[in-house]
Amino acid sequence: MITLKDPSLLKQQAYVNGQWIDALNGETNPVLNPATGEQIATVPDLGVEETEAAIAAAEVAFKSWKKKTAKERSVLLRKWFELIVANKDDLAILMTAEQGKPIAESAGEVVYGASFIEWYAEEGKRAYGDVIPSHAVDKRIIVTKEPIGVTAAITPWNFPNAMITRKCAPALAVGCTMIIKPAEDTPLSALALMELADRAGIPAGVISVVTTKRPIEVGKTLTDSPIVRKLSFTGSTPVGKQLMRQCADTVKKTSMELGGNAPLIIFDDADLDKAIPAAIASKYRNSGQTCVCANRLLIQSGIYEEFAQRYAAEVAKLEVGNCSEGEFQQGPLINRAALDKVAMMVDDAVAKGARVIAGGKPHELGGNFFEPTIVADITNDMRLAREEIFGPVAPLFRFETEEEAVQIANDTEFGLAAYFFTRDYARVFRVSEALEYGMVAVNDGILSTEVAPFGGVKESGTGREGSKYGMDDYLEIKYTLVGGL
Ligand SMILES: NC(=O)c1ccc[n+]([C@@H]2O[C@H](COP(=O)([O-])OP(=O)(O)OC[C@H]3O[C@@H](n4cnc5c(N)ncnc54)[C@H](O)[C@@H]3O)[C@@H](O)[C@H]2O)c1
Ligand SMILES: O=C[C@H](O)CS(=O)(=O)O
Repeated sequence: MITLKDPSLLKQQAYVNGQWIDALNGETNPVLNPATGEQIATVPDLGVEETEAAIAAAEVAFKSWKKKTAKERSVLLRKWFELIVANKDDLAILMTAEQGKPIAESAGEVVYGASFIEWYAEEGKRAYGDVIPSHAVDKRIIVTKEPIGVTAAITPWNFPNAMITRKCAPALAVGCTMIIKPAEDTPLSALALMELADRAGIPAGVISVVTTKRPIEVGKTLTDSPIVRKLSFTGSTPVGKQLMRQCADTVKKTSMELGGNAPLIIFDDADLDKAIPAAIASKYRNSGQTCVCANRLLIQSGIYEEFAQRYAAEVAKLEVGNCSEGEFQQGPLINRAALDKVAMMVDDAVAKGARVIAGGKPHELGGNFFEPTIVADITNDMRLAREEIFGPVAPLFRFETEEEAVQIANDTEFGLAAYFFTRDYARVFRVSEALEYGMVAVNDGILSTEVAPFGGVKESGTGREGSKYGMDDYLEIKYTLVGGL
């Protein structure tokens, strides 16, 4: 049972063309609390017909939405931002109930998600073009930036609020419209955002949320439609690749925020009093279920044992529990399959000679809970070295030299986030420039902010979200030549 100050924020219908609707087939999809397995809500199982209706509504709405001035759109986005912040507590309760993360993290995500709407409400007024010095005396060259048009977003369960606002805020700010398909596990946060968008006065059809337990079918409807001119996806790399293939037939623009395998490197000269709490935050945020979590901890040999001992002492303080019922630092994994995968990765490492120094198995609470874990003496043949863990497991690698650390760090198909700790400022520039990642944090464990470009290289994706760069993903460049002057 979810208790909200404003119970009307718990929506159990999809939001299409400004209307709350059920599925045409009357089917629904249960929404479960991952901490208890109990059903907390149901949402409609929309399919092709409803998705096509959402696309058609977005196409109609685009014609008038793009004609509003950036300032007029800004006023509505600002109102939406203010309503989200005003309802932060209820949105956090909803998020923890459907995703499991600690309430404080849910509240933090609501504020982080709202910050993209706040940022792009202003940035949308700065979609500047150019006037280029002409090549001919009787001609003028004007470059303008125009909204791409109808866009689609497919988003993951681990940040069910911010991964949506990080996409729809720049899209709406520049005049695009958007159809969102949230993750089946966590639709309630998306629907609550739509209720507040409606209250803010964002017109019907500008933004819709299609809930479904048929993501492939709905996804294909979005990727196959020639009306949809852009797809923004956040999720796993294999699904991202499939969606890029599907978008090729209509030459859609795509933004891909995909998987990660973040190295967190601690050199001998690092300040461990700062590096250890940062490494805890980076690894165990959302119970390790973030794309930018430290996925491999690379510790220089001179401090390896001291770090392992001090890190284990801090990990032992992490309390695990149902975050809807108490203040814990670690919640459940999203489902049983996720828990089984993490357990198998730890078992694989131990079978190949790794050493568990904290946790190492499913938590005594049962269900989807896993013990906060540290595994030492990791080698490159282990799954913990090669795969995105997406769980509360810290694999410790030992290295001798800076060159070896960079080589290990770059030895992956991923390139999203990387972290390193040193007090040598020549090394700061050497290592940051050598790391093949879209984002590098030095002497810090958290790098996500709306003012900076979030995104990866290699198989972690394309495009950026946040900052002025994130707006370019929703704009087309038009060149106009005025002749006969
Ligand atoms: N780079 C980032 O910013 C970022 C942020 C969050 C999560 N992620 C990544 O997402 C993954 C975890 O999230 P997840 O398990 O939800 O990922 P996922 O790829 O399984 O699912 C993501 C979304 O895609 C949908 N989906 C799945 N298969 C589809 C298909 N064939 N066609 C259309 N839609 C489909 C799902 O319903 C969900 O809405 C991790 O790899 C994580 O690194 C990346
Ligand atoms: O999981 C991926 C998210 O992008 C994490 S963050 O909230 O942006 O740090």
